[in-house]
Parts: sequence; C-alpha cells; structure tokens
Amino acid sequence: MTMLEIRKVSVRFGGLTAVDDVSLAVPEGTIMGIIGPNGAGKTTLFNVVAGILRPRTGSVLLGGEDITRLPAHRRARRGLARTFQRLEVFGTLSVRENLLVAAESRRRWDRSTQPAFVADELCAELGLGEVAESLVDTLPTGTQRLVELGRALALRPRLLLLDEASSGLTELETIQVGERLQRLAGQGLTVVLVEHDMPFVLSTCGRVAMLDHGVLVTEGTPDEVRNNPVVQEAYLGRNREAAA
Ligand SMILES: Nc1ncnc2c1ncn2[C@@H]1O[C@H](COP(=O)(O)OP(=O)(O)OP(=O)(O)O)[C@@H](O)[C@H]1O
Repeated sequence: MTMLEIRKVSVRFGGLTAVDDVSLAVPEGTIMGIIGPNGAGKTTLFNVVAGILRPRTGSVLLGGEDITRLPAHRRARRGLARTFQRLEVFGTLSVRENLLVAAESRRRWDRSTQPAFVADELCAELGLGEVAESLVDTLPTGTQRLVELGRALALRPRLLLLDEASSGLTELETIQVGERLQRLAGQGLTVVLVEHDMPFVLSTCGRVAMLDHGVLVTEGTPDEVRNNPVVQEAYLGRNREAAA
C-alpha cells in the first residue's frame, strides 16, 4: 500500500519555482530519503507534506486520503508526525514528561491512549530508560534528538517526517538513530527524511529521491542513486571543485 503520495506538486515563491511538478510515492514501511544540493526544494516539499505550505498545484495523499487542504495540526490525527531541524523539546521537563505531554495530545482524538504506558514503552524502545527522569536541557544533543523522535512517535504516526534527523549527532548516535528507524520501518512505520548527511541516507533509507532546482532528478534504491551520474556530479563533482 502507498502510504504517502505526492502528485504533481509545484510551489512558487514569486518568480521562483521551488518545487516543480514533483510526483513521488512512498510505500508503507519504507524509509524514503530526500536529498539534493542547497536550495533544491527539499524543505519546501517537506513543508507541503507537513501542511506548513499549500502547493500552487498538485496534491498530497496520506493512506489514499487527500490531505492537501488539511492544516498541519489536523494531519496529526490522520497519522502524520514530524520532527524539526531545530530541536522542539521541553528543556525544563524530564524526558518522561516530554513523552507524556506528546502522548496526552494523542489522547485528544484517541481516548484509548494510555500516556504513562506510551511514555514507558518509548523510553525502553529508544534506550532512554536511564535518563527518563533527567531534565532534557541537561542532556547531550544526541539524546535530545531521541527525545524529539520519541515525542513524534508518541502520536503513534503512520508517517513520520524527519527534518535533518542526524544534525548534531555523533557518528555513533547517527548509526543508532538509523538502526532505530529501520526497526520502526520493519514494524510498518513509513518515514520520509530530509538530510544533508549522504552516508546516513544511503545506509538508512530503502529509497532515495534527489531534487535539484525543484525538479525530481531521480528516485530509486540507495545503490541506484549512488551510481546515478547526475547524483555523482551534484555531490562528488561539487566536492571536487571545493577541494581544488
Ligand atoms: N519562504 C520563502 N520565500 C521565498 N523563497 C523561498 C522560501 N523558502 C524557500 N525559498 C527558496 O526556494 C528554493 C528552495 O528552498 P528550500 O529551502 O526548499 O531548499 P532546500 O533543498 O531545503 O535547501 P537547503 O538544503 O539549503 O535547506 C530556494 O531557492 C529558496 O531560496
């Protein structure tokens, strides 16, 4: 089943076409990475899916339902959760309290949610048990990222959108986040992530899409994308220039 379908989406800012007629289908249980050089349109496309931006044309379907006109906050109850490039956590609350608050918000539309149970389960699942009672502000960035991930997961989403999930993480933490995402995808969660960290994308994602100047240049398995000459030029070519 296709969990997320982006159909012929275009976004313009004045005279600039930031996203140009992009179509993309993400099957359930897939981790899809969106890559591309600076200004390629990744964040813009992400914001269209998250409900922050209305596309000029095209539509977004979640689990087959058209959500193009739903505001961001109404998408959560349809099963969409997101994280932010800048951490969105409550620093003066404990890890467990952060997860409780998020689970409480799910209770607003799903009365069967048991926040305490959800918080404890996520602490265990994300390896946060030992710091459950610590204030989030006192924890390293990597742990705070896991808390943010936990807050998104507390909504029990079908689709998780991650904006630069590996930003600020050590190499080991990045690997651990990648493994956790793969485990969640194995349980059926669909993930779309926007990332600059190519090794993370290539090792974590089942599918990768590359944008350049708002256009979808290619979409395929990490191997297909890694071997695509356009991708190599965009990344390796520019690195070569930078190194020269
Ligand atoms: N609110 C806005 N108003 C005007 N132009 C915008 C706006 N947001 C983005 N743009 C422009 O749209 C284009 C795509 O930007 P976007 O942020 O989506 O790219 P990106 O691939 O996420 O880049 P980066 O990797 O640098 O985050 C860029 O040329 C950007 O300057």
